[in-house]
Amino acid sequence: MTSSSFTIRTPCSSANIGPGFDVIGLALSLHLELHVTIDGSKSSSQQPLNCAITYEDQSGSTEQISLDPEVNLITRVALYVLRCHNQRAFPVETRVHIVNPIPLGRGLGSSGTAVVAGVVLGNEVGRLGLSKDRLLDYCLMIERHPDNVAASLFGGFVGTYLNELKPEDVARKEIPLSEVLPAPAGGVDTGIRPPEPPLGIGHYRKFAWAKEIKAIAIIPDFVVPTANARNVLPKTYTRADVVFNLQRAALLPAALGSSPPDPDMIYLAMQDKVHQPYRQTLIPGLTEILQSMTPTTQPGLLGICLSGAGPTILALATENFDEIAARIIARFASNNITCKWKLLVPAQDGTVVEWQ
Ligand SMILES: Nc1ncnc2c1ncn2[C@@H]1O[C@H](COP(=O)(O)OP(=O)(O)O)[C@@H](O)[C@H]1O
Ligand SMILES: N[C@@H](CCOP(=O)(O)O)C(=O)O
Repeated sequence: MTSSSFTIRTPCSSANIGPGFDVIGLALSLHLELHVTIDGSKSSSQQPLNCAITYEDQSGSTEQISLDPEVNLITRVALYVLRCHNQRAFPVETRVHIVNPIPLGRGLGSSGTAVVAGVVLGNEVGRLGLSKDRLLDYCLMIERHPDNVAASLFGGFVGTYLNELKPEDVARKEIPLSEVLPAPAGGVDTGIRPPEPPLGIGHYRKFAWAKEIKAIAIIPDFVVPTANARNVLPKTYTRADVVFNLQRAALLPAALGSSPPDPDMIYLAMQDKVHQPYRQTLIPGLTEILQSMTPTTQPGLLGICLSGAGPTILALATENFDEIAARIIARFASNNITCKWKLLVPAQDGTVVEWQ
């Protein structure tokens, strides 16, 4: 067999955009890249599961990412997809070089992006030929909310939903993650075939995005694991708070898709009472930051929200980007928190695979 190489590029995401908790996502122009080579001249490999991983951090994160293919999130997800198709390991002499500029645990969808890249990796190395719609099902077996994985897979500004499943499929989808992604077995392959996703778990719809609108991501230098940020949310909400969010979520696609943008409409459409108020316990100064910045006080600003589960703040704006970022950074500084910031634009293409 001849050698082959390809690249997978997956954009990061900002989920929720205010009221669209677990529903709305936006793919942004910061891409995780996997550079993959398969050396077809070899018939056996010294590597565990035939896969050698190298990792290049470009995000400034200090967390150590495992290079063990059974532990690393990307390759573990790829193995899940392969094992659903009776392939127990990577092709002999697979090398995966990961280049990651997405800060970990900051609300820019690093884990969703890794899951999407992993599912696509499994599809490519296994030559499975699965459609993108089917790949979304695989992503949803691991990342259980569709907003950020759909954005990273399909690109752009998306609304997402999960289908109501048949009772037998609900049972399959609720299989504990540990069974979908078994913990490392110390190199011992149990031979068990993992549960395949039901067909059509989740769906998405792309919305228009007004070309004038850019995204400022203010990224604090601390981590909020998404699991922790979900644990602080209540189990039930008042009818008034649910209606408040529904009213704004219904406006949001029209507000962000209309050119020229209407700052007052966008600001209103990005308000939320379902997740941000509760997450302020994990993010010092959050409520004050969100309330202190309006299109009236800050020319160029359109709207502001928590990005994903935080702690990153997403400010949408048409101009004065440095000034808007500086004001938010100053607010964080008064709580002794330092930040980086980036000016991003929607990544419309989603995940792209290029074979060389
Ligand atoms: N490129 C990557 N490679 C391997 N693991 C990753 C990668 N990106 C993220 N992860 C894993 O996902 C975790 C962060 O997930 P999460 O708490 O959901 O934050 P985020 O908001 O960034 O998605 C990291 O601590 C790491 O374990
Ligand atoms: N809807 C989810 C989105 C989590 O996004 P992440 O980028 O923080 O992983 C939530 O708000 O919990």
